[in-house]
Amino acid sequence: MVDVPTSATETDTAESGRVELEHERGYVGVLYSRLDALRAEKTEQLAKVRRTGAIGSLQNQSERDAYATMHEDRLAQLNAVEERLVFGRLDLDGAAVGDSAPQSSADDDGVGATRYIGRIGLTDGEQRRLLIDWRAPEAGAFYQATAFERFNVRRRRHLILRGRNVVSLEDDILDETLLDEVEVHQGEGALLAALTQRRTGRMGDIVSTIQAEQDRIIRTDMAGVVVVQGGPGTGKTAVALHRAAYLLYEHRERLKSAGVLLVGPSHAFMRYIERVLPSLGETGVVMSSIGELMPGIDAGEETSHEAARLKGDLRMAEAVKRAVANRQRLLAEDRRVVVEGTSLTLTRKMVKRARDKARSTGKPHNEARATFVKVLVRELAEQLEEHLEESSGGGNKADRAYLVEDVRSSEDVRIALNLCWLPVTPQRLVGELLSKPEHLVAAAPHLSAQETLELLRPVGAAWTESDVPLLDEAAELLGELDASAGRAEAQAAAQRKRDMELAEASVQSTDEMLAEYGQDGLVTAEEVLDFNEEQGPGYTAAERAMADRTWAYGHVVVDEAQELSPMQWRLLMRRCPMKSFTVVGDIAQASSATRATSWAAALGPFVGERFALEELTVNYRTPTQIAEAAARVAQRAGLTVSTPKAVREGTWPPIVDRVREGSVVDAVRRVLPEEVAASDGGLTAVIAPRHLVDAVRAAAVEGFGRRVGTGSGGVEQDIVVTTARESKGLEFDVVVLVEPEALIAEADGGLGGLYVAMTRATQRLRVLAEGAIPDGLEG
Ligand SMILES: Nc1ncnc2c1ncn2[C@@H]1O[C@H](COP(=O)(O)OP(=O)(O)OP(=O)(O)O)[C@@H](O)[C@H]1O
Repeated sequence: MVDVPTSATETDTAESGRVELEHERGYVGVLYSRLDALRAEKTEQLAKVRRTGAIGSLQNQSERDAYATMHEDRLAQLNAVEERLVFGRLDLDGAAVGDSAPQSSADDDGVGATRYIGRIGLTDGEQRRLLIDWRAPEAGAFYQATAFERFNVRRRRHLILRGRNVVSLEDDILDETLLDEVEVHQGEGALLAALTQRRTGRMGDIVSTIQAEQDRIIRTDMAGVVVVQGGPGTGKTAVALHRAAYLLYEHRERLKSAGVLLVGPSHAFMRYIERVLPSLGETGVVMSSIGELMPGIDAGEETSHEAARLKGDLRMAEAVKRAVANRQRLLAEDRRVVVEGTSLTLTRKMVKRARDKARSTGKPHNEARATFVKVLVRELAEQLEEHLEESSGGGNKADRAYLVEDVRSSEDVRIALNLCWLPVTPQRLVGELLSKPEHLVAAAPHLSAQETLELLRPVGAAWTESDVPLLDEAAELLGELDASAGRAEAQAAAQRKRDMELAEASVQSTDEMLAEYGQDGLVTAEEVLDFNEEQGPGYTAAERAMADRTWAYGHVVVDEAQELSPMQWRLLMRRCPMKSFTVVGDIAQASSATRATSWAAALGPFVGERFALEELTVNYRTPTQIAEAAARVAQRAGLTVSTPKAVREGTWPPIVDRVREGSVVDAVRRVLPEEVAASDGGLTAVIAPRHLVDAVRAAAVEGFGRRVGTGSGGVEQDIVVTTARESKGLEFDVVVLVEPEALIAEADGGLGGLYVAMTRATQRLRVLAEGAIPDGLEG
């Protein structure tokens, strides 16, 4: 259907509308043809490279795979931008705006140019720019230009596509003299159209409707820490994701090797956002929930508020340090060890000397152990030598190397040295710290007896999110378990040098061969090597970064950052020594035990005052009626939240049902069909306190069976039963909120959880309460 104006008052513009629409369809057709041609080209190149393996011209299979990966990546990017490839057009000063002939934006000074803005940049065979990447500087005006500050823009046009077809146009005339020259084409507004779409359970990109205040933040310089504070639904997550894509475009070379890490609050949230960056043509970002930041550990929620608070305290870093130092023990008394039938004495003094020497290397525990062992083995070998010389009357000179070997292989010596300085894994150290009272008391004297009890847990208990920074701290202080790791590193460096020489030699022959096949672009030896290395173990750079705890990222994006504990911040700071961060969150939504009370308090210990604070002020998600109710509840409870500016008014005020005590689950059963119907094919969430979630889910399943989802897989379903915590960052057309009083209670009286739950709704909010109704909810 062609969405051109057809009402009586707009009839005059209808014809011109059709002409314009046809013109844009023509141009968009050209762009898709170019996209198809590029895809075909890449597919062909990929096939050729794969075939070369069989021909055998390439040096080895990994090289062939490296080229294949390059082409696959580009092909994946070209495939990812199919939907809404182009979405905007700018007519700049001097442009023949009324002209309906397709134009490209060939002239770089922008004067008289028409620019088409889209997901990627495209050029034609003569390198003329057909489409400008939304992240390019020339595209900035599309998002920033206003009638007051035009940036040479006369007209901004949104092209609304369905599939490959342009179905309507939206014009913003910024140069009012243009009003005399052209017809203005307007529908309900591109932004409003985007906002009123049914939710799908997956976040989409907002690339065609980024607002000026969002765009400014997205394009902020990469250096340093940028904090984006904003109320619910102000687009913080959207901005964070688009900023990651922008930085990857702007600093491609630097970030290609170092990578970008994106951290979110939960599995469910990561699944919710996981498609946004690929849709922007970016696949290399490492995405991790806060519980997955330690490779090999998938930590769950910390349900004890007190334990979370204590483990999040920076003093725990000191406790872990002490726990490691406590693993470097002195002897209670001198100890006899037998080597090859000779009795030697390991004295307390010797152990102390060796420990001092090992500690002075500054190496982590497991690596410094080598020094500890070496010093003592040498001293024991000297003792052994003296004994042997004495017993032989000084006649025989023993070979020192043999003696050292004798000492090293003695069972007695091994036991004695291990007693003093045992290699240990982070899991073991932290596990014992949290399950053995004597370990905890010795390492954390700052804890009261009551606090010590709060922290203690059974041996082998599952890891929680607040354990992760402790494990990371321990890993940092313990180092590699394998004492030969240093040697391995040196060997790897030497190997890389050899590989590099090989790659250089092979690039030449490869180039020649590729030229034969008409391949584009030069490839450096380094590129080949990088790709080979990626290919080696069959992992991408992102996967390698994810598996490597010590990986130093080029940039880190942290979402829902208000929840992080100081220990979690400490871990994240370690992941990016350059301290290049985008931190987004809302202090008022904080609900964890370790929540921040201000950004200065959260970041101060790590960057002092060196962070830039930006604010987002418009709520794009929640309609006014619901947003105001949520803000009222928060304000009456003493939280500082600004009155939201919501983009949409909304159809329904929040509905509050008081129900008989003990009947709230029945109430869910009763109202759910009505609410699902109201969602009109969209998403419905039932957000319940933790202790009621199972019962509520069972009630929902009775009525809706397999349509009901839960946990991180829940976002696939159209009815989701979840906790306030799991709903963080998500959104649904309809929200049924169960027992608000209990949501407050489970957050230790904090209002953040309730505030989060109320602001997840894009259309309708229904509250079911058998207990007290929070002040402000009903007006
Ligand atoms: N410029 C925009 N154009 C279209 N949609 C937008 C825009 N900005 C935000 N949105 C939409 O508004 C909704 C809320 O955005 P987002 O989840 O990023 O907000 P948030 O500030 O992170 O929210 P919260 O803190 O409550 O989780 C999303 O559906 C997002 O796609």
